[in-house]
Amino acid sequence: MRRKTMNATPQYFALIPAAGVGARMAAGCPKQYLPLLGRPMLGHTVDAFLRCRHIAHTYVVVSAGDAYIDDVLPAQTPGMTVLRCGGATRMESIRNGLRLIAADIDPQDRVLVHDAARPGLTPALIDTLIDAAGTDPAGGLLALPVVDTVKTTRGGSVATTPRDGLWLAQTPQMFPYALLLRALEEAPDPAAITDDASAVEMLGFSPRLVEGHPRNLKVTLPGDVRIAEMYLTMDSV
Ligand SMILES: Nc1ccn([C@@H]2O[C@H](COP(=O)(O)OP(=O)(O)OP(=O)(O)O)[C@@H](O)[C@H]2O)c(=O)n1
Ligand SMILES: C[C@](O)(CO)[C@H](O)COP(=O)(O)O
Repeated sequence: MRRKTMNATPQYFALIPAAGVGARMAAGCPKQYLPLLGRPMLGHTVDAFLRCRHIAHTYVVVSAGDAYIDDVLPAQTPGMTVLRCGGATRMESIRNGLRLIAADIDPQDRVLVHDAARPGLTPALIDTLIDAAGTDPAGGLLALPVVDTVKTTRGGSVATTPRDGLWLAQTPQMFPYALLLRALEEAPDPAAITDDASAVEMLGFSPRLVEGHPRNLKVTLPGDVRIAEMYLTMDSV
């Protein structure tokens, strides 16, 4: 692992939660290990960070009993460390990972949390996020402006919500290490939090939204696998 230094400018670290079971995918293995173009999804995801010049080190959080990771990401892979500290929820996995790397990272270094299930990320998209929000004390995240008309069904009847100002949050979501850890430690109802930015927003911060790309979709349902493969065959953005 990297030695801690006291740098005036932040360094950038990736933390990839990969301890989910993929219940909605309902495949024979956790979805992060499904083959995409013949390579496990997690391999594609980690590769984007290993190829990005901004990233000092990449941490991958898996569950303690993960039986696949050693074949997919050899322990001696330069620039990467596997942490076997996954929790019951995405937020717990991230918080456990942040706690484990405390000795290797300065409070103002930035952590880019990225779903293992978003294999379409590219080094160029990581650069875009860091260039736009890399020194913002509130952090930032990739997101897509909503382009469809938005309907809600809460309360039993269908209604339409104005789409202006609505965004779909992607990952990476990037924050100063100390701020993100505090946000996850202090979140009043961690089970209700679906992304890291919302925990930071609860502390009164306003993370910057940086336009992402559809290729950075979250592979969630069986039909997403072919879409992800299609993007992986296309030129990088
Ligand atoms: N306890 C958990 C749950 C999720 N994740 C990770 O968080 C990311 C986003 O979660 P999601 O897409 O919901 O993955 P799963 O939880 O595996 O899927 P599902 O909700 O369908 O079970 C994934 O990379 C997943 O591996 C995690 O590290 N620890
Ligand atoms: C973090 C996230 O990918 C942003 O869109 C999303 O909220 C994760 O949701 P999931 O239900 O854990 O897949």
